[in-house]
This record gives sequence, structure tokens and C-alpha cells, in this order.
Amino acid sequence: MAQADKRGARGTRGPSVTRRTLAHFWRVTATQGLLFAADVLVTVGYVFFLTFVNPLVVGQIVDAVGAGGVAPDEVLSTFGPYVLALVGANVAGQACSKLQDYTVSKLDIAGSYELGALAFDTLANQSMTFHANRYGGTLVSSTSKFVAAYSSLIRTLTYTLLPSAASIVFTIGMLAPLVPVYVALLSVILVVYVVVVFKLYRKILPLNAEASAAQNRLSGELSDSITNIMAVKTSGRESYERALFRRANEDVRTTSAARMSHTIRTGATTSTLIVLMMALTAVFIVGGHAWFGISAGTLVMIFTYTNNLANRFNYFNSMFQQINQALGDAHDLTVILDEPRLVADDEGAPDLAVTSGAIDFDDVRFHYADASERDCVFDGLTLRIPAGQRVGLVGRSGSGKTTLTTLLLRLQDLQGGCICIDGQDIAHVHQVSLRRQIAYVPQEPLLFHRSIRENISYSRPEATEDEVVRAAREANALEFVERLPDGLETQVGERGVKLSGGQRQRVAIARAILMDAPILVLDEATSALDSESEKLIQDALENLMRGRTSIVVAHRLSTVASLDRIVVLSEGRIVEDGTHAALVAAGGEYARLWGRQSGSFLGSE
Ligand SMILES: Nc1ncnc2c1ncn2[C@@H]1O[C@H](COP(=O)(O)OP(=O)(O)OP(=O)(O)O)[C@@H](O)[C@H]1O
Repeated sequence: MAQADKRGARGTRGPSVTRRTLAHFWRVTATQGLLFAADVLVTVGYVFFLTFVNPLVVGQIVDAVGAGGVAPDEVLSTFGPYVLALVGANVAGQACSKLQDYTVSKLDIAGSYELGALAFDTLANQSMTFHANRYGGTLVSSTSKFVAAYSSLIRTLTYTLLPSAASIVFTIGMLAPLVPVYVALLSVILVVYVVVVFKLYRKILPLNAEASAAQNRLSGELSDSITNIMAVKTSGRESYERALFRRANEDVRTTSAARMSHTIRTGATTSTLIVLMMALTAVFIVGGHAWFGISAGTLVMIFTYTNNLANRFNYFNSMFQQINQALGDAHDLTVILDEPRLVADDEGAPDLAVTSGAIDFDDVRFHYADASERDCVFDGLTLRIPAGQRVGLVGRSGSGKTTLTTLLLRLQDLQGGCICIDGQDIAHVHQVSLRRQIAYVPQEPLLFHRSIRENISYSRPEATEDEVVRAAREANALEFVERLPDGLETQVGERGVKLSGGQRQRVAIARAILMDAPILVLDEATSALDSESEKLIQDALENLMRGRTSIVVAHRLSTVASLDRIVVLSEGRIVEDGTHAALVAAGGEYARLWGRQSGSFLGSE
């Protein structure tokens, strides 16, 4: 269990995953092209007006004041335009800043929505093998982090990365013609900084992915323990589960600490850059006029621009941290998004058209993905079920009964042979259309944390009130539903925990009755019911099976004795096949089992 989760952090990692994450993020951003362009524009505008125009105007004021000779009556005409420029630049800068809040929030909301939908579609369409190998909690955690990573990146881009890049361009562009020596030295410092930080950043990236994978595993362990809290408590294994949790928590601590020490090194590099930049500025302010003839106003501009730039770099460390963390957080789901879909539809696969419901298992070979070829569940199984036949499937635990039913639903693909319904290979029809033709009641009734009504009508949401009530009555569920304070509106709890096992099965049977599909698969559908309740439902099931091809898996042989045919499986092979009477008369495995069960039945009744 959860092998893939445990492999998670050690799977594909590094820049290629980062590139793929960014490609996913860019795809959703590009769908909001205009909004993104507006976001870039107002961000650059905000930097231009507030950090570029302001020092430029102040520099010119300083030069004008330094030149002297402005008479009191000329002050307004000389400096009025500067004052207007300052006020105008601030008004425009503030407007850009507010628009920036708006555009980035819209991008964040729209992108998060699209990425959430992408993640859900991918997970919902992945095969059962994929899900069997992962913790549900880990997938939930990876999905939330993936969406949050987009939010973090788009905000970092808007509020830190883009303004910093714009500041560098404006500063260099503005100062280069005035003080080329200064700009050349500043550029050298910046290039060295970028190279060093990029190197450090490449080291931090895998550490972030590892820290994030450790957090996802922690969520998985936690949800596994909490979901099975009943088993934990009844086995008195709280301390064991706590130890498992602590171990996973320890991984989170270790990986987070490794990430932190690298982040501190990036921070130290940034501090060095800021000190170097300001030292360079100090040298120029002190000697600029004497050595290069730089005016006082230009010196003010050098100081202000460089100081603004240094202030931006102060946020670089947290920016790198945010970018790294976001890319690390998005890592696991990116890998999942790019995994091939295991049970995929052919391009343009047609819908299954059930005419009579004949099912053919033809030379079926199958083993589970994590088992070797020698551990085949089926190695050449052939079983032909004519239309409308009701077949009981019996055999020892582990003989392959449930697997056969899930193969009919194409929850896994075969390694050999084929399964046909009315002559159509189920591997080449649209899988949703296949499953809509099969009413399936699994061993564990699968209920949602919703009302009983929603659970029953899940198979046919458009069903009327009367149809839902009728299905509940036929499944012998209405008698307990009516006793509940909220009747059909009663919430059943997660996986139906607020109902008894038998009640859950009756809700699941009502769902199958309501679905009214031409093929019926009941996998131990009545195993949790007492004999009396089973007998009551049996009539409804008999009615339901009439005219439909049915496969009924059961350990309790009385459930299948009256069916048209019984197939006995042993280690994936059919060892007996016939009617109840014929098999009892044959005196084989079925007869032995029947003798034992009917004896105990008689004894208990
Ligand atoms: N998801 C899975 N991954 C790997 N092996 C599996 C998986 N599900 C079942 N198996 C294995 O396949 C074999 C057949 O299991 P299956 O559930 O079909 O048996 P069964 O006859 O329905 O048993 P039972 O009567 O106990 O329900 C078993 O050996 C089982 O361990």
C-alpha cells in the first residue's frame, strides 16, 4: 500500500519537473492572456511612477536649487511643473498599485480554479491500480499544495519578481548614459549575484521537493490512521500509530531543516550584494563629483535608485524561498499529472450498445500491476454467459471472484485475451458507457458523506421521489430509513459510518435497483444481512435479475442456490460449472461446501 507515495520524492525530480510545473501554470495563465498583460503593465507602471519618476524629478529639483538664482516670484513657475510631475506620478503609481491588487487576485482565482479542476479530472480518471498504490490523504495534500503553489507564484511574480526586474532595467537604463562607470560596476555585481544565487537555487530545489513529499506522506499517514481509527482503538495500537506518525513527522523536520540551511546561505549572498551595492554608491557619492564631474542631482538619483534596488533585494531571500517552496509543493502533483493514464479510452471510442447482455470472458490473462507474471490471478480463463443468465460465482477467498467482476467493469486492463459484451470488446468502448450498463454492488458498500437520498439516487440523479422511495422499499431499506429523524435526508457520515453494515448494504442495493441497468453484478451484496433480511431482499433481487444478465458473488451458498448456473473458481480457474442440483449431485467441492453450510443453517434456524 502507498508504494507510489513512498517512492514519490525519489521519483522524477529536478529542473524537468520544475519546467513541467511552470508549463502547467503558464497554460492556465495564458487562458487569461489579457488579464496577465494588464497585470504586467500595471506592475511595470507602478515601478515606473513610484520608483523611477520620483527620484528623477527630485534629482532635477536638486540641480535647479544647486544652480541658485531663482527669485521668489519665479519659484512657482520654475518648480511648479516638478511639483505637478511629483503629484501626478504618485497618483498614477497608486492607481497602478490598486489595479495590480485587482489583476493579480483575478489571475489567482481563475488559475486556482482551473488547476483544481485539472487535478480533480486527472485523479478521478486514473485507474484503480493508481489509487490502490496511494494514500488518499497524500493525494488531497498534493492537490491543495499544487493549487496553493500557483497562488504563491503568481503573487510573487507580481509583487516581487517583476518589480525587481523592472527596477533593475529602469535603474540601468536611466543611469547608464549619465554615469556609465557606475552602471558597469553595478552590472558586474548583479551578474555575479545572479550566478551564485542560481547555483544555490538549483541545490535547494530538490530539497524543497523532498520536504514537500515528506509533508504529503505525513498527511497520508495521518489520514490512514484517522480513517481507520476504529481499528486503531479496538486493537489498542494508539502508541504504534503515534510512532509511525512521529517517524513521518521526523522526515518533515529533517527535510525542512536541510532546506532552511540552504535558504540561509542564499540570504547571506543577498546581504553581501546589498552591502556591495551600497558601498559602491557611497564611493561614488563621495568621489563622483571630483573624479567624474557628476552633478549633485545625479548623485541624489544614484543614491535613490540604488537604495530602492537594495530595498527590493531585501525581499529577494523570502522571494526565493517562496518560489522554491511553491515549486517543491507542486512537484508531486506535477509528476502525477504527467503520468500516463493506465486504463485509457481509445481515441473516439464508441459507446457500448447492450442489445441482449451476453458476456464472454475469452482466454483472459491478468495479474495486478505490482504482482509478477507468475502470480497471475487468471491465466487463460474462458467463461461464456448467455444473455439474461443468472450466474453464481463461488470459491475460496482469494480465488479471483471480485477480480473477475472488476475486470468486467474494466477497472483494470487485461494482459491477454478479451472480455466482450454482446460481441463488443470492452477494452475498445467508452469506459463510462460500459459502467453505465452495469449495476454493481461491491463487497464494501461505497457510501458518500451525503444524505441517504443522494446515496440512493447516485446511480440516477434524475430519479423522481417515487422512484427513490420504491427502490428503497424494494431493497428493504425504507423500514429503517423511515425510523430515522430526517428520513431520506439523513446524513450517513463518512463512508456511511452512521449506518449499520446491513443498512449500508441495503442503501447500496437500492442504488443498484434504481440504476435499472441491463447487467447486474452483486459482490457479496447481502453478506452483512441477517438471514431474514436477506430473504426479504432476495425477492427484490430476484425481480431485479429477471431478464438481466447477472453475476452474483457469494460465500453464503443459499444466496446463489436458486440461480440458473453456478461457477466454482479455484486459484483463478473454473473447477466446476453447472446448476445447483447438478453440482450437489456431482459431489465435488461445491457439494462439500453446500453440505457444510446447509447443515449449519439447519442447526441455527
Ligand atoms: N488491488 C490489488 N492489488 C494486488 N493484488 C490484489 C488486489 N486485489 C486483489 N488482489 C489479489 O488477487 C487475488 C484474488 O483476489 P480477489 O479479491 O479477486 O479474491 P476473491 O475470490 O474475491 O476473495 P474474497 O472471497 O475473499 O473476496 C488475491 O490473491 C488478492 O490478494
